[in-house]
Amino acid sequence: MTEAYVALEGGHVIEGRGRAPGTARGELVFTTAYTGYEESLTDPSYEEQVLTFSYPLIGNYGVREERFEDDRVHPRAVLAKELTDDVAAWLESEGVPAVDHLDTREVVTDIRDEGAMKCGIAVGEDVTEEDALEQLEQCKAMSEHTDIGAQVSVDEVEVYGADNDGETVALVDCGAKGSIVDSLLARNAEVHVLPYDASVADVEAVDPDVLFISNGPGDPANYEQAISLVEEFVEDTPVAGICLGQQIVAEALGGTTTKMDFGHRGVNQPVLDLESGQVVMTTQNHGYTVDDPGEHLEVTQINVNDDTPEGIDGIEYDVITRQYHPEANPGPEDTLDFFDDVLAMADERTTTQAVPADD
Ligand SMILES: NC(=O)CC[C@H](N)C(=O)O
Repeated sequence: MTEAYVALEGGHVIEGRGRAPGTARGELVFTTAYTGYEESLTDPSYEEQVLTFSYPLIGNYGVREERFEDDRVHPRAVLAKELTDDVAAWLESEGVPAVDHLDTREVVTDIRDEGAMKCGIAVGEDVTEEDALEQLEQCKAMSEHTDIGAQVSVDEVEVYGADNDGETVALVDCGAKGSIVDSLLARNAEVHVLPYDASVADVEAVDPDVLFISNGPGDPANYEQAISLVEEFVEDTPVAGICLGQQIVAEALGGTTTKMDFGHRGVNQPVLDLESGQVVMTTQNHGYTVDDPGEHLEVTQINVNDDTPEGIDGIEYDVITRQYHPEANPGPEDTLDFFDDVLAMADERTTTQAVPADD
């Protein structure tokens, strides 16, 4: 019988059924998403985290590569009430420990009461509680992963849609989900995916119509280079951002970010557009949030549950960012028009600049 132990910050150890062997540690978080486990498990934003699914059965429609957001699983370990054999085999083949048959209500309640916390996992024939506690001991706080972008970004520039005749996008890859690139390509954009630590010269070489900062794992304050790119380009180039991208843009323009207690992770987070009064359903995965947007940005959309900023626009600059995931993989497709808005913003700037000044 395979042993499986989950040690929570504070030393409480929970026992479960081992579904994929190994030891791991990370920040323990939960998602309430009831579908989209293939997308969630391959979302680079889960790097250095241990993902608990609150939905009780995970894997009931198989595992298909076409649903993946990246070429590997990113959470360090996975917890669920019941994992199907398909998902367990996939996680085992990826070397990602998995535990089920534990009371995920207890785990989620602990996270809601105490906040996202460190944890250690040990799964295998001969593992003990001590092995899980040892992992917990070695677990770092998320903000201490100071170069986490290096773990998830491309190493070199990658160009997609070179034959497209739409806008040119410089996408700074801090751990971008594949469907963000796909959403831009579907709108005829030429997408240059740049490393998370791209230089000003790297961006200038692309001469983009829009500088787009992706989603990604960890603390936004640790993405100093991406922050400085936004500072450098915002006066002359439209800027867009998703999730971590919104946080980086706020940090760059005089705003501040803060860590939430347990974040938003799920596929039914209601977001209110302050201008239209319309509420849309969104998919989310974040643990930090913009605290104060600063004097150059205004909050245009808020989360209905806790009023946190979900959409932020520039006041004097061409900037649009979203805290949720408009690419909607997984999740409801209420928000796909964000990509149309970003490319229209870029197009407007290009068109305006192309017209000679009327003097
Ligand atoms: N999905 C994301 O981009 C996450 C952003 C950031 N790492 C957070 O947890 O808030």
